[in-house]
This record gives sequence, structure tokens and C-alpha cells, in this order.
Amino acid sequence: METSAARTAQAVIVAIDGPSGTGKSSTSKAVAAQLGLSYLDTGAQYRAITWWMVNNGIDIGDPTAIAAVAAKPEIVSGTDPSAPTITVDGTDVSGPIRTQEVTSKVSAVSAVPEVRARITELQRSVAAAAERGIVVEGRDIGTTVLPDADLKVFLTASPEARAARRSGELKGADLHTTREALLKRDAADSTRKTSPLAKADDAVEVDTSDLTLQQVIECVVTLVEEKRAAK
Ligand SMILES: Nc1ncnc2c1ncn2[C@@H]1O[C@H](COP(=O)(O)OP(=O)(O)OP(=O)(O)O)[C@@H](O)[C@H]1O
Ligand SMILES: Nc1ccn([C@H]2C[C@H](O)[C@@H](COP(=O)(O)O)O2)c(=O)n1
Repeated sequence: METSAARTAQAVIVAIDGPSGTGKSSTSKAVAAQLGLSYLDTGAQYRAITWWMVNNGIDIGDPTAIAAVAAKPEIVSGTDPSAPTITVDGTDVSGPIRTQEVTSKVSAVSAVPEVRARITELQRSVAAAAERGIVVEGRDIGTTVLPDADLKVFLTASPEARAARRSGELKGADLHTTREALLKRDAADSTRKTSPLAKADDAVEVDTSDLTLQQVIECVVTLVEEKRAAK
């Protein structure tokens, strides 16, 4: 796949996938910032379209209703890793897309094929415009969105480690409830028919359960540098 006419020789496309709470966003942002690459949080795009559906009274339990309006919202992602942004029809939704309501509904909305087709097209156009290269994080980047990425990384971590990280973020939310919610979302994301959460055959798997965030970042930076050197 030709992704950009203007791309520099050292440009790299990095796909980082994995289940919730494995460290994709933290790692991707830091790696992109360190290497001077753009950064795209594709989960934020699915959250943004979900926020729009909720705000416009679309029945989340009705895939046909979701499909019928999937093309309506204009979603724009800013790709500076030190200040990523996301807007819907010009409104900054970076806060509202992180509510519990959106989190509980995003798997249903993102399972609708028309939503995935729309967002995938958007993701490919953002990647194509990144002259110095980009780190794109999500669930299906290595398998579906950018199958020709220079480097594919699949992050994993035990449910216990992920729940502990998330409840730290949510100011001491109950560990058991957090763990169950993570596993429920993973199950929905992994079993949907269209481009489910999956490790690409050629992805490097990194289990982050016993690694600090800094160790994971260093590991991925090393993998990117190896790819760049081999180009
Ligand atoms: N290796 C690590 N060790 C300890 N904490 C970590 C590690 N990696 C990430 N974290 C922390 O775990 C939390 C979740 O990380 P992050 O948001 O990057 O995960 P994610 O995979 O992008 O999750 P989601 O898919 O749900 O958006 C954050 O608070 C982050 O600081
Ligand atoms: N490439 C992607 C990215 C995300 N999703 C869906 C599934 C997730 O549960 C949800 C939110 O993602 P998060 O912000 O937690 O990373 O978005 C997807 O289907 N494909």
C-alpha cells in the first residue's frame, strides 16, 4: 500500500494493538514524541462517533440505525503526540469521550461494519498525511487498517495488572469491578465479525505485566530503530 507521496526516507509506520489497559496510548505517545513521529489514537475516534450517537439519541442497540447515520459526524484527530486532540463537528470532545457512558457503549458502536469502514478510511488518510511517519494505536491496526506497517507491536498484560492500572487512574475504583468491565469489553472487541481485536501474524508481542512503562517505551523505541536501520 502506498501511503504518502511526500513521505521522507526515514519515515516509519508503527502499528500498536492490544486489549484495554495494556499501555497502548501511554507507550504510543511517548514513542512518537521521542522519535519525532505523529500519533493517532484510533480508540478516541470510535469513542467520538459513539459520543455523537449518544448525543443525537441514536439507539445503540440498533445496528441498522447506527449504520444509517455513520457518515454524518465529522471527526478530526490532531496528531501531535504531546497534545493529541479530537473534535466532532468542530467541538472538542476529548473529555466527554472518556465518560463511563461512552466507555460502556463504544464496543457496540464500533462493531457496526459501516462505522468501521468510515473510521478505517479516516485512519488511513491520517497515516498517509504523516510525512515523518506515525504511531497508530488500536485493536485492528496491524491486521486491517495498516497491514503493510513497518513495525507491528501487540501489547498484552494480565487482567490483574490492567485492572490495577485502571483503578489507579480512576482514583481507587473497585479492582474486581474494573477487571470485569475490562474483560467484558475485550470479549466484545475480540468476537465481533468485522476486524476484531487480534494480533497480526507478523506482530511482535510484548507482555507488559511486569514491565514499567519506561521499559515498554524503551523496548518499542529499540524495535522502531532496528526497523529504521534495516530500511
Ligand atoms: N507498563 C506499565 N506499568 C504500569 N502502568 C502502566 C504501564 N503501561 C501503562 N500504564 C498505566 O496504565 C493505564 C492504562 O494505560 P493506557 O491508557 O496507555 O492503556 P491502553 O492500552 O491505551 O488502554 P485503552 O485501550 O483502554 O485506552 C495508564 O494509567 C498508564 O499510565
Ligand atoms: N482500532 C480500534 C480502536 C478501538 N476500537 C474500539 C474498541 C474499544 O473498546 C473502543 C475504545 O478504545 P480505547 O479508547 O479503550 O482504546 O474502541 C476498535 O474497535 N478498533
